[in-house]
Amino acid sequence: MDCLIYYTSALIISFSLFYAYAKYKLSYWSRRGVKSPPTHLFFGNFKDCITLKKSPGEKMREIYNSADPDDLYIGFYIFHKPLLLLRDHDLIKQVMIKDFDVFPNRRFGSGSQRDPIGLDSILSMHQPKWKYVRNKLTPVLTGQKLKNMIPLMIESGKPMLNFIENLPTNEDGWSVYEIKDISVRYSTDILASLTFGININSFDDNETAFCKTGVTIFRGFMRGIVFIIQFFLPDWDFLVVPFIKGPANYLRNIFWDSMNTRERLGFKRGDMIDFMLALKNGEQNPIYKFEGDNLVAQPSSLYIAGFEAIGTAIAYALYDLGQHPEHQDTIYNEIQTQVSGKELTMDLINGLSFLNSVVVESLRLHPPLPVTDRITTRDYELPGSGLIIEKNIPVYVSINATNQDPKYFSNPQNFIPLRTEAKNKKKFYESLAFGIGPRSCIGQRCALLIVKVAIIMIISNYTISSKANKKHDNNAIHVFTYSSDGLYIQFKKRN
Ligand code: HEM
Repeated sequence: MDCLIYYTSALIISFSLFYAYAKYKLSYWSRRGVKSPPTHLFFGNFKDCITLKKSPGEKMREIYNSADPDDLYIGFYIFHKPLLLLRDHDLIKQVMIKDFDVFPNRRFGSGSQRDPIGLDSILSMHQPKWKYVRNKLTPVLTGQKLKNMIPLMIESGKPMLNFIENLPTNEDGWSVYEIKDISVRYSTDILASLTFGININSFDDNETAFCKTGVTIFRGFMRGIVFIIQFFLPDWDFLVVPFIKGPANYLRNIFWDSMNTRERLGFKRGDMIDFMLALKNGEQNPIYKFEGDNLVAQPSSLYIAGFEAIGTAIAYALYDLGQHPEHQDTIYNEIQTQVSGKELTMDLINGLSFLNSVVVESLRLHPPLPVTDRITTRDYELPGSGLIIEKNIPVYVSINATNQDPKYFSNPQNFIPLRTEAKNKKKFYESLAFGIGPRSCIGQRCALLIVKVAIIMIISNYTISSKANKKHDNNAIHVFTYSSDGLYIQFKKRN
């Protein structure tokens, strides 16, 4: 009996202490006069993500939309950790551009060095290491290097067209396929060549080891959990190391094969392997040495950051065009008058202004990476609000919610390539899908080219139309934007 009383009392005291602790922790924002949505005592605002009912991108959108229209920010919690979501263009610019020195780091991976390939890459590095590495890597994705990649994009587009050509057709000449499956194979081939210097054809054999490794990085239950931890619970990233090891070993082997062959035979291919070889053999700075796994981490991170995002962007842009035959016709005519019969160059591609508007508008509606974040390096007063963001409090931007906010866009859910929003606003939202400021996407220009080349190649050869869903994927463990119904497209060869 005594024992029962003892245990019951202990339980009641423990629960009361936990309750008081949780309540106090979850009042962090209200104590500072910041609104936050109703919270769960244990999960905070992330219960639906932890229980895999909603993707983090959707949850963030929901939190954004739960605020009053003119709120500049809203607080929220992951478990008991307080985080701030910005809801205002000027504040986003302030944090990500003007006060970048206070917010140079991303929360993703938390700058961890537990697994250099998976976690200690440019994506997660902190200052000052990040700036050094970013400056070293930027030239590989800009200028002449980018121009030289166009033939590679076209070469990788040929098996894609061939694949579509060989799909079974109905009596009216239409074939149907899930477009993201196609676009990810295309982006995998290009990025494998660019980052690891290997030629693969994911269309010939869907099970090529490289394609499969890419897929295992992003798809499946465990992978979803790994990404959610890396993005939203980085302090727990020790849990994910065992799951990163397989793909990391594979990428490590591919990388060193390429590097050793290149070094032995002494040829150049104009890709990242040439670049990493030069960095390896060049003068080393103690801030970050290009040696061992540090070398492998960089092409791996560009590949990981790039192929799923590009595949998603192409798939949605084609899906949007499939729903809007009038815009498809305009693009087709633009391509016919400005590009047809000519060798594709960067200038020609950049001259296709309607194509650009279509890609920008599609990225506004379906940004492949729906959120990004920064953490403060010191206490910081958010201008105009008096709110102090304490050191290490993460600040998030919901890219999808911001770019569909009716405060900024008329008919925000509609696909309107020629939007008439004010010029300065336009510039902001045009790039938000890639993040903004010094830490925005390093691959933006390269990605836009790859996406445009794919659209040019497909629309020049096929009339497309979007098709209602065939499958339903209830799996909400995607960090990247995804369609639970798949993105099915019908293709018909143009005469
Ligand atoms: C349509 C395709 C793509 C989209 C929408 C996209 C989007 C993004 C976004 C939103 C960020 C975070 C930016 C921020 O925090 O401000 C980012 C970062 C990054 N992206 Fe991309 N990305 C794309 C393609 C690529 C490609 C092709 C590469 C590489 C070849 C790449 C490499 C990176 C890297 C390395 C970072 C981290 C940059 C840093 O921390 O300095 N991305 N991307």
